[in-house]
Amino acid sequence: MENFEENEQERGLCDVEETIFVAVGRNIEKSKTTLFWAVQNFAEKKICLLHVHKPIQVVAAFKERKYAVNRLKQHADKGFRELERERVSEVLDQYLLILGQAGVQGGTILIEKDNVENGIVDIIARQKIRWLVMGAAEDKYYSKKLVELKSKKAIFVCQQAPISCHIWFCCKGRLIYTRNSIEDRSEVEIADPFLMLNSDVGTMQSGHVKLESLTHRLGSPDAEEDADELETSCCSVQSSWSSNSLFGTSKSTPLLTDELTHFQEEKSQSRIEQAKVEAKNSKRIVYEEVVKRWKQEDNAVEAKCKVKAMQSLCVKEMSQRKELEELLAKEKKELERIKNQNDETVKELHMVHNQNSIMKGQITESHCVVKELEEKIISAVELLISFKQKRDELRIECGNAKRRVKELKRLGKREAASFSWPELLEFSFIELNQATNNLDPSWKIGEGRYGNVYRGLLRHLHVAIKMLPSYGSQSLLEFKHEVEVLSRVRHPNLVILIGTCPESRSLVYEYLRNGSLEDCLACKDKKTPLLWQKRLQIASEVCSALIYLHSNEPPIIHGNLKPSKVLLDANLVSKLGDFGIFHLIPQGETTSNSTALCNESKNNSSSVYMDPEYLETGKLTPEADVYSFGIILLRLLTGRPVLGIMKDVQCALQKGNFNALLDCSAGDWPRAEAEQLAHLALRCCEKNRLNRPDLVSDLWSVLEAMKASCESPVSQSGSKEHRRIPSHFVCPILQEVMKDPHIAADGFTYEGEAIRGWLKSGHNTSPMTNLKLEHCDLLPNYALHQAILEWQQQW
Ligand SMILES: Nc1ncnc2c1ncn2[C@@H]1O[C@H](COP(=O)(O)OP(=O)(O)OP(=O)(O)O)[C@@H](O)[C@H]1O
Repeated sequence: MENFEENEQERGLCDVEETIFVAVGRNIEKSKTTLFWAVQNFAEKKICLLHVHKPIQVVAAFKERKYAVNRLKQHADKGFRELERERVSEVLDQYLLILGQAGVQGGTILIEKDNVENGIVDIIARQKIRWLVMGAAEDKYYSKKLVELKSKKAIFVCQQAPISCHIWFCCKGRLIYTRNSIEDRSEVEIADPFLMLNSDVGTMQSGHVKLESLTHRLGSPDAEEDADELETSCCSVQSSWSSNSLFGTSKSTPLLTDELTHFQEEKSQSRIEQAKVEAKNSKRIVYEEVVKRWKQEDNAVEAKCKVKAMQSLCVKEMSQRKELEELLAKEKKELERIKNQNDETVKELHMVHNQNSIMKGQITESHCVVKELEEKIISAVELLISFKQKRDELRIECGNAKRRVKELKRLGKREAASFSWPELLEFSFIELNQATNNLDPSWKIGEGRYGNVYRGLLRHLHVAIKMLPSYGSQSLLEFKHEVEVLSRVRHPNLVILIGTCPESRSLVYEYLRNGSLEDCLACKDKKTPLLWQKRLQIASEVCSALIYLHSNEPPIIHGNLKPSKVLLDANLVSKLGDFGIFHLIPQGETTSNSTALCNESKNNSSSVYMDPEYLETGKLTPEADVYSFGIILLRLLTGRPVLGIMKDVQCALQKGNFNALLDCSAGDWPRAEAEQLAHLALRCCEKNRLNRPDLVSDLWSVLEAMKASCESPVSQSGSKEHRRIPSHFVCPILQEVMKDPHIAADGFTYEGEAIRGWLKSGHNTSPMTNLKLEHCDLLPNYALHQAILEWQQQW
């Protein structure tokens, strides 16, 4: 705390004796009522405002702090303490203004002290203050009903202040308590402004008392009444004072004139006093007016404050309203946005719902499809299983067949070692000329690319002589060797090579009187159409011949398979001719046999039977024969010309009207088998050779099975062995399998013993045709004998 001396300020304070001190606080509203009381009661005196400034308090009050902070912001250059002092100074200025308005001369004493009550007590002592007015109650007790001191400061000052000081404690403009001064009583009474009014008169005591009691009531609702009473009291004091004077004057009148003068003086004095009293009354009325005005002003200020507060409230409300409106607008926008969003969501939901129902439908459909597919898969699996079983069976069968073939080969080799092959007959060109009536054109039965074919009678045998071109680089030895090799290729369904004429490079074959399959299918020379059973048999026989050829080491590939190469004997047993002919055909120096054939075939109708892959690459494979065999099958089934046959069958099968395509001249085809065969034939004709069926497992077995299932009930009733006996193995005379087959002049093969017996018994006609035999020579049919032997070994 700073030095009290240093902080003490005095403004307008001159004569302490004549001055009423009023202790005022910072609460103007509260201290103002105390000030009013002092002004009302001591208007003629000087009034000095006493304020003890406790700096910390300034900051403690919220409003003050706010004020101080604002001020600090405005005057950042000033210190806080300085600002506080300014504030206190402002407060005191306001009090001085009040005093000025009341016409009272005023001054101020401002001290700074931490303890207000101590400050007051100190200043009383230091300034020798005689008259002090101060508040009696703290803020919380501040009311009109207060009857005792309710302020620590007031109590402290009351107790501690120098006793020479007379103190009035007020609350709300009312005197609550008076602490009279004790010491130097007379002095006090002289100094007391109330007592001064009647200092010399005994009655003044009662008047003083009355005044004192009146002053207690100033500021109360009955103040006006009290004021009148006060005036009356004053008058009575004056009149008593006047009567005393007068009374005193009448007692001492040695000089009347002097007395009169004295009296007049006294009278004028009395008038002056009366005027003073009147002036005082007027002043009081003025004070009252001023007080009223103050009150009104206070009310006005209060109202103004209220209006301001209302205005600020209004502004605040307006801004709040504006904020609320803005908020509402925002909320509206937000609501709108949410609504839109909601609408979109509803739309999307609707879409999703629709999609969901569509999906559900699709799922149901999918379920149906899945179910169908499952059923199909199941049936496909079943089919696959059955196919696999069949395949396994066929594999087993194939394995067995291969084993049998191997066994047969082994046996064949063994037998071949023990069996002396009949020497291939060699004919001279003269013999051939004689046999063909000097190559009589009428004896020519065919004209192929590799030479003409003549029918001939050679050594009492009906033969077919193929005159190969004699040019080329092939030596005679090579030719003989190739022919030798070919002569050993024997199979019941292969045309037998009887002999050769190396001279003319001619091949002598057994003659097959029923011509070629091509002629039969074309019903050449009014040939009877082949029945479907016969056609199945031919297909099976050709297939068997091909299997045999391909099983040779190296495989013999026919390479020019077509119906004209399938010849039919007297029993309509089919035999494949021209096999292995490649090796005998003279070629160019550089071109391979197969390539030559391929090039030639490209330009004629034979190419239809040719494997396209072979035609393209010139590479001959066993599958090329399979392709050709497929076309032959199609021809057997339909009897149609070869051109476009594949496409026609495919279309018919796709449309499901294959029956219409079947060759009806072949009789009543078993439809299912025929269709199955057609599918098989088309598979043979697959462009990719790898997709073509196997001759043994896919074709021969199926054909055999078909043949078996289609055989007549009569034949079915026979024994297994009987059913399986190839017809051409059976001797037409004995009706049993031949053991020593011999070809007679009629071209039929008979059991040697049986035909010899027939001839010996004087017959010179054919047992089959009943025509006269041209001769009685017999030729052993080694090929058939070999085939019978092989067949017998199989069973
Ligand atoms: N051993 C035979 N017995 C009876 N006729 C035969 C015999 N060999 C061939 N022929 C007949 O001779 C015809 C001609 O046969 P060849 O093999 O020479 O010619 P292609 O088959 O018609 O045509 P290419 O050989 O030029 O392809 C055959 O269609 C057939 O009628």
